[in-house]
Formats: sequence, structure tokens, C-alpha cells
Amino acid sequence: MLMADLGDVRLHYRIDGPEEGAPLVLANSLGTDFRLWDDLLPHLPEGLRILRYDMRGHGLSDCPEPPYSMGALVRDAERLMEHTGFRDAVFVGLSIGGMVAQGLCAKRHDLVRAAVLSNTAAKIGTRQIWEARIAEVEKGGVEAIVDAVLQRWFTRKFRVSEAIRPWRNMLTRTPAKGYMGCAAAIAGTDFITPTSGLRLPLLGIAASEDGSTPPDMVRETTDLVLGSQFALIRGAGHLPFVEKPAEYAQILTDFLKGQGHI
Ligand SMILES: O=C(O)CC1=CCC(=O)O1
Repeated sequence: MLMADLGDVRLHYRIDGPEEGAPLVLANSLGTDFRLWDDLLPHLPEGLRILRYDMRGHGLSDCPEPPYSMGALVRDAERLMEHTGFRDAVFVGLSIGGMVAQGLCAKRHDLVRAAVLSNTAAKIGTRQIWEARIAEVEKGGVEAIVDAVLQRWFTRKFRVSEAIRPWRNMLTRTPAKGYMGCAAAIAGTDFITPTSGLRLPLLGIAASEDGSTPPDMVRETTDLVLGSQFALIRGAGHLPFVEKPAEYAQILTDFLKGQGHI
């Protein structure tokens, strides 16, 4: 079990793949830990060196008092990459992880050579929506919002199957403070201007049944970046590689190959 002491927080992380492998970083969505990517990894090509981590307030990472700022979440990613020697990496961020990706790309060209913005946007929802969600969690814990969140994460077919159980457990076991902390970071983030200025290879990935960041929203953010690519996965929700791991892996692999990263 690996923990990185980053000064104001300790983050739980994991590295898979050979030491000399092409660096790939995977950043999570709200209410998940890094097991989120477990079913995707076997579909990715060999020879990648993959860094995954639990965001502050999630998984086995420290859970400071909320609220958190997006600046702190970006700094966490930056410090963790420095700590683990990951540089010139392709950074894949899902949802809030995709916001971290945008912040990091604007700040650290040495760390990130290309980015994948998956099921995310420069601005997700409104401050009011996030404040209402935080209030619900403060009152009733993460349990109070679980059904609404799972509806956005997965298709109906997946939700009525047994496969939903570990995801429900992962979400409800997220500390309320961690959930509220990261939700506050999303509420305060509008990256439209910095993301418009990005000049690096970028791929946006959306999914047809995503109830949190629908395809149009992902496309709008992707289109801010000159020369960016966009891919749509059908028949999946906000966490598309859970329902469509092979398809997602193919899209990601094609992008990595196109960048000469593998
Ligand atoms: O919980 C949701 O609605 C999905 C989500 C939004 C931001 C994030 O990271 O996950």
C-alpha cells in the first residue's frame, strides 16, 4: 500500500506497469476510489506505467475538513506526479478528475504532454446545484443522494443488475466530508478561459447516457481546444469504462498511438 506525504495531505496511490513504461495518469470522479479503473486496465496495451490515486477525502487518502478548492486538487496531482517521478505523461481525468486535468495542463506543461477529458467539462452544473447537493449530504450523508447519483453514473440495464452493488458500496463508503469537500471544489470551478488557451493534444470522451456531463457538454469543452478530438460511446453513463471497458480502451489506445506515446 503506497501513501505519498504531500505536505498538507497524504494520498493513497498505486503504480502498475514497467518502470520504463509510457507514463499514464488516471484521475478519479467524485465518490469513487482508484479501483474505479480496475476493469479498464486489462484492456489497455502492455508497456504503460499507470499512476492512479485516491483524491483527498476519498478512498484511503487523508480526509481534511471541507471545503476543498480546485487549486488544492490540482496541486495534489502536481505534487503526486513529482513525488512518483511521473512527467511528460498522458493525463486522463474523469469528471472532477477531468477538471483537475484542465487545471494541471494550464499550469505544468512539463508534467502533461497530452490529456483526455472524459465525461467532464470546464464547468459542471451551477453553484446552486452543488450547494444543494452538499446540504443534502450534510443532512443525510452520502446515502441520501446515492440513488440519484447512480442514475447518472449507469444505464438502467446496469443499475438493475447485480453488477451495481460494488459501485453503490464504493459511493456510500465515501466520507461525507470528502464528498462535500470535492463538491465544493466543483461548485467554484469555471475553467472556460484557461481551457480555451490550452495548446496540447487533447481528446474528449462522452457517453450517450451520461446524466451528469451529457455529450453536448463534453463536446463544448473539448471544442475549446484547437485541434482536439472527440469520441462518443453509446450505451454507457458517466463512468463509461465500467460498462464498456473494451470500447473505452480502444479509443484511449488509438489516442496514445496517435501521439506516439506507445
Ligand atoms: O455525481 C455526479 O453527478 C457525477 C459527478 C459530477 C462530478 C464528478 O466528479 O462526478
